[in-house]
Amino acid sequence: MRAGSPPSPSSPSLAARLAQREQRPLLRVLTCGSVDDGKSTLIGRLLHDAQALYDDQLAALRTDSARHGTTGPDHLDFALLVDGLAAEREQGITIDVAYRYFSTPRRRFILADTPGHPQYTRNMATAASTADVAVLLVDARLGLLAQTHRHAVLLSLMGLRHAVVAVNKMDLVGWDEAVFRRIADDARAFAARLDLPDLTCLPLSALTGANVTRPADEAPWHAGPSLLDHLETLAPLTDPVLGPFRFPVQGVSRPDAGFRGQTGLIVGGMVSVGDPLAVWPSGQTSRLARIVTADGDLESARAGQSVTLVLQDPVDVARGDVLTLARAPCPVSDQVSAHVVWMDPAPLLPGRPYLARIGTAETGAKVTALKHRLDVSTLTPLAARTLDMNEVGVCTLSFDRAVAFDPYRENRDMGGFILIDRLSNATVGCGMIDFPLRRAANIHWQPTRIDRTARAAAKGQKPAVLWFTGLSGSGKSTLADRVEQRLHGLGHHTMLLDGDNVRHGLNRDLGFTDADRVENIRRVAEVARLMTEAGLITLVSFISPFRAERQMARDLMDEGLFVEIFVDAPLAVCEARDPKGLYAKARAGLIPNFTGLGSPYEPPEAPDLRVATDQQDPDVLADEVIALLRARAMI
Ligand SMILES: Nc1ncnc2c1ncn2[C@@H]1O[C@H](COP(=O)(O)OS(=O)(=O)O)[C@@H](OP(=O)(O)O)[C@H]1O
Ligand SMILES: Nc1ncnc2c1ncn2[C@@H]1O[C@H](COP(=O)(O)OP(=O)(O)O)[C@@H](O)[C@H]1O
Repeated sequence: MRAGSPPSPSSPSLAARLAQREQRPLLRVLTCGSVDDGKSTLIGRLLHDAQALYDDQLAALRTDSARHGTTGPDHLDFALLVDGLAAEREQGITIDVAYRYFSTPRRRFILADTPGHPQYTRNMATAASTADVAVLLVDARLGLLAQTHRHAVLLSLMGLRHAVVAVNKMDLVGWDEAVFRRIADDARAFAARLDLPDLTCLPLSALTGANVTRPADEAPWHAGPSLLDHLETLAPLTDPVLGPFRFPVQGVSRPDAGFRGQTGLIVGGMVSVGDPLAVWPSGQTSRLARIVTADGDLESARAGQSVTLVLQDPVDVARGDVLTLARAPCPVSDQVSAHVVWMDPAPLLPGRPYLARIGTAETGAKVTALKHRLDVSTLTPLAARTLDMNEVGVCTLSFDRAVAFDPYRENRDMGGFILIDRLSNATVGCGMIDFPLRRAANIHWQPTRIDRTARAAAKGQKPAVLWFTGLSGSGKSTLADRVEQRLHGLGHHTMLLDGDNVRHGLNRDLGFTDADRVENIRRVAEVARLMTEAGLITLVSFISPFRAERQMARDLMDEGLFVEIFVDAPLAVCEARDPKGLYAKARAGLIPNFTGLGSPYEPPEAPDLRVATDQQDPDVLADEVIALLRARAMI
């Protein structure tokens, strides 16, 4: 874009100019820093000086600067241009990642503007995963802040190789060289502990434009380039085309019976027709027959191109698979060591099932061991049982099936992942795979001659899990006990697992934090599954307060085996019953995380059966459970 009205798109000179511009190398720049460091002003300044603004945008900016500006009558308030959203103006913070495009005669740029407010770390991590270089703004008057450290750590974790520390507002410290040197030394000392191979420190004033796009006469002591000069000449340290060929399959294209191709984006290396290829995780091999694009077939293709690949043989390929050259495979595993950046207000709980999206693959995933979290200012590993929002941890991640990937350091597209909450579908974390763990590969499921069906048949019954959930005092144990008595009376083989009892043995190491409750339910669900293998009708009576873990328990059992019974009574009724005096203790502050008071209970949304124990006698309710089992032909 240039100043002035855009020429008509049909003009040949525009087409020629656009084509020429497309040839220029592209640099993705991420800007980050603390609130008020001057990011928006810097971006506005770059866009303005690179003449990437339309006349009407400039005119609006002049009017806005006069009306709302904070920069005095002599300067345009570029922050107004960039923080274009009304809500942002009111809050004074930027709330999402905004991408802006401009070009100079030497290069094309995509600028990602990320918010500096601490709770928006997630946006920064997202933008950092695709950026080539980050510009970290520092206010010359304040120096490096905790937030600057956090951002630098995130940048290095996200695999950024180039960073610029832009010491802004130098005009407000009289362009004092000593101030700049001190901040630059601090930044270098901190970066030395990170994996940030290329760090450049530049003094500038986004407001006046000094050393942004023109040299700063105010700083004769600065011999280095201006920020734009530096960005225009930066030679990226990594080039995805040089890595091994990687093609995460997005979909299978089958327009007619005669054609079958795999569509996707090449995220590493090059490939040519005739190359021997392998499909992962299956390991099947074939040769590349054709590279199809909208503009016709190609002989070879490289990273960055979206293509359809046709294989010579009819091998099984599905979305989420990865194609590589047969001689340069990628790791395949169902367990990895990874860094996780947590982004959700609810903490990461080890053992809780999430969905992981790695490239184009999607699978269930759990953090099976949280090794430590990082103090992002000092990089010290700290003991941790959960991760809170914005915290970064190192963990073992276990997938429901083997997936193909690369360590993030080797290929960001192949080794980056996001974690999604299964119930809300929200992205709750993102992460970087560090390396595969192979332990699980050596453990195989041992088939046995006598299986669940045979064991159950010997008992003349079908196995089942009756899962009773509800508040403490709601009547779970009473009801489960009555149901078991009836089943026993009918000649069935049963087992009753009660929270209080299991916590005396198998789960005696667990307390009542969210993380411990998740582990408590994970273990009892596994035990219940083993009981069904034994052919038993298993009754589980645990508060099991979280939907996610009840869903996990259901998913663990075969279809039709799991019956969720919501033992419902209002909190006030449970509290009035208080058979163990625990509510009284909790009210007195002696049990801080008691369910229903200091700790949440998430009622089932669609239980198989809901029983209201404040309205019906336990015997009537037990008969209802038996009737349901009969109606489903489970007994
Ligand atoms: N903080 C806190 N919150 C809830 N419950 C507490 C707590 N501390 C002790 N107890 C007693 O432990 C019993 C619940 O254990 P569960 O294993 O069923 O709990 S959970 O499913 O892990 O939430 C529960 O038994 P029930 O009353 O039978 O539900 C209580 O007696
Ligand atoms: N359906 C019901 N109607 C009336 N009282 C009940 C009913 N079910 C249970 N109770 C009473 O509520 C109290 C708590 O029951 P309990 O089974 O121990 O609950 P939980 O196992 O959920 O903590 C006991 O005193 C029990 O007699």
